[in-house]
Amino acid sequence: IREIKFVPEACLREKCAPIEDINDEIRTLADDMLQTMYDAPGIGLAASQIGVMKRMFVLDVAERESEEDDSVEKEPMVFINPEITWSSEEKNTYQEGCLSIPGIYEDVERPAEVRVSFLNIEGEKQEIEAGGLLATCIQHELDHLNGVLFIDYLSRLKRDRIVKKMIKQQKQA
Ligand SMILES: O=C(O)C[C@@H](Cc1ccccc1)[C@H](O)SCc1ccccc1
Ligand SMILES: [Zn+2]
Repeated sequence: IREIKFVPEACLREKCAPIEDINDEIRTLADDMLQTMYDAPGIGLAASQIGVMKRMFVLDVAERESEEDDSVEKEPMVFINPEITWSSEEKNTYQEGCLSIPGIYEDVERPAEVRVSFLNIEGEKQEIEAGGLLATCIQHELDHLNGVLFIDYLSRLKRDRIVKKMIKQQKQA
């Protein structure tokens, strides 16, 4: 399990670098990220959230009854060097949260459907079309790889209040 970085840590605002070679280090990183995500718990996690500035995120939006019995399939997905190649005009609004901005939940509007191309952990080129929560999560995680956070879609007043609150929380920690 890796340590999740919180706002206002600088790494959350940096752009991540493409992954050149999918080696054992990357495979271990993907496993660590999935473990960290499930432990949080969350449905997505980007490498920059644990301070690793590489273009990779993991997600698992599968609905599971309970954490105990893993009978209901976990559907972990690893996205390496992801790119959105198309997004719908139609929008979706979802109350988003972020593991790096604990306790804050705000409505964010995003394209309802996206087509994303990426490499999977085996290094194979993939292209999938997503809607619903999967589309929201992919866009939320890809933003992380570009140093963009969901609070950037809120008013400046709201964003500044949230950042001030996070700084206060960090001081108390
Ligand atoms: O910080 C992250 O990237 C994990 C995010 C991913 C996410 C946020 C909003 C909408 C979709 C995905 C979440 O904190 S994971 C926690 C969570 C769980 C279920 C629904 C929404 C958020
Ligand atoms: Zn996030």
